[in-house]
Amino acid sequence: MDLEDLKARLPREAAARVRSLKQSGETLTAILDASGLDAAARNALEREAHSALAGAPGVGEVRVALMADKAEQPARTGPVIVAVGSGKGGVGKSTLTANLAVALARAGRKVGLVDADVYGPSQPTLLDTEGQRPRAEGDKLVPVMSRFGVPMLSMGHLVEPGKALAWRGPMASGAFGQLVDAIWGDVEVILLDLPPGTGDVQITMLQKHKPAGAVIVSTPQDLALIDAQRAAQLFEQGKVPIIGLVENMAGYVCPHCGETSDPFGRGGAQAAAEQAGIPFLGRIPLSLSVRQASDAGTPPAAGEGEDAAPFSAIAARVGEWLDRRTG
Ligand SMILES: Nc1ncnc2c1ncn2[C@@H]1O[C@H](COP(=O)(O)OP(=O)(O)OP(=O)(O)O)[C@@H](O)[C@H]1O
Repeated sequence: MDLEDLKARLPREAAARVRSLKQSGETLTAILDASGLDAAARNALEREAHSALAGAPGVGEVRVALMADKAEQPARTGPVIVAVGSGKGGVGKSTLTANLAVALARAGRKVGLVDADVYGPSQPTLLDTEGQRPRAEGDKLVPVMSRFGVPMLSMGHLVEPGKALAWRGPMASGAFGQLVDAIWGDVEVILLDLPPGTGDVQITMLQKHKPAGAVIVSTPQDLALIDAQRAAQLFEQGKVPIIGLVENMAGYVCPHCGETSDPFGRGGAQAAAEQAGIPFLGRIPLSLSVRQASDAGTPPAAGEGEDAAPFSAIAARVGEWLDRRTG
């Protein structure tokens, strides 16, 4: 087997961290860059790499060595950040973030949410915390508690509703820092609703508060898929591992006859994800009740209806990813 084939056996995240792969006789030595990982994630990386390479044809012994950038900051303590991004607006990124947070909380995770969409914050509406104000303790904010068990912070909690924020980049990123560096208590994972798009604001946010992973949302339309690929590139450039892609607004289920139609095509996001080697996390149907419940501040993921199921399935996939990460 040549070295490229061996590398291809590695999980995507481990493959992206390969700095050297050498075979001498039957001994294969892999050096992986473990920068930014805490002890548990390093162990998991080493284990995964070892088991993926062991048993490959022609390989007797596998040695995995981890290296890290010496100048690196100590690994972040505090909550792990999972970013939710999209290449363009209106694909349902905020809806997914809110419902994913609720579904993760229902599954017993200690999850918080930061609405980084400082220009058009919608999370206070989605999670029914409009009008609430976070307290400050010292120079830090204390998140607002939503009635769905998800503590959260949004620019929408700090400014008058409906007032567009005409802030320039540096002010927006300063405000964003306040939302992330808040008093999160026992929260283990923060979902970060990024502003739509792949511009400077997103890049600054990713650099300042490096997420442990990212979820990309797309609709099945061709154009949205091209944008989703752009979002994937943004995360890859920032060395943020991609947890996977979610297809939103898939097949419309007619509320009258129950028949499913596919106004935007079907399966496009899944095919695009597979082509790009990105895990596919699931699809959320286009449904009037999803929109109505979201607008009313009652996230479908909090209910018992069929609208809740796709969100809890996707939350389970994200939960598995988080568990794998911490070993
Ligand atoms: N699966 C769905 N079925 C029906 N409507 C949906 C679905 N997902 C989202 N929507 C609706 O689409 C609109 C856009 O959703 P949302 O605000 O979540 O998108 P976004 O990508 O965060 O957009 P923005 O660019 O405003 O941040 C909202 O009215 C929302 O209720």
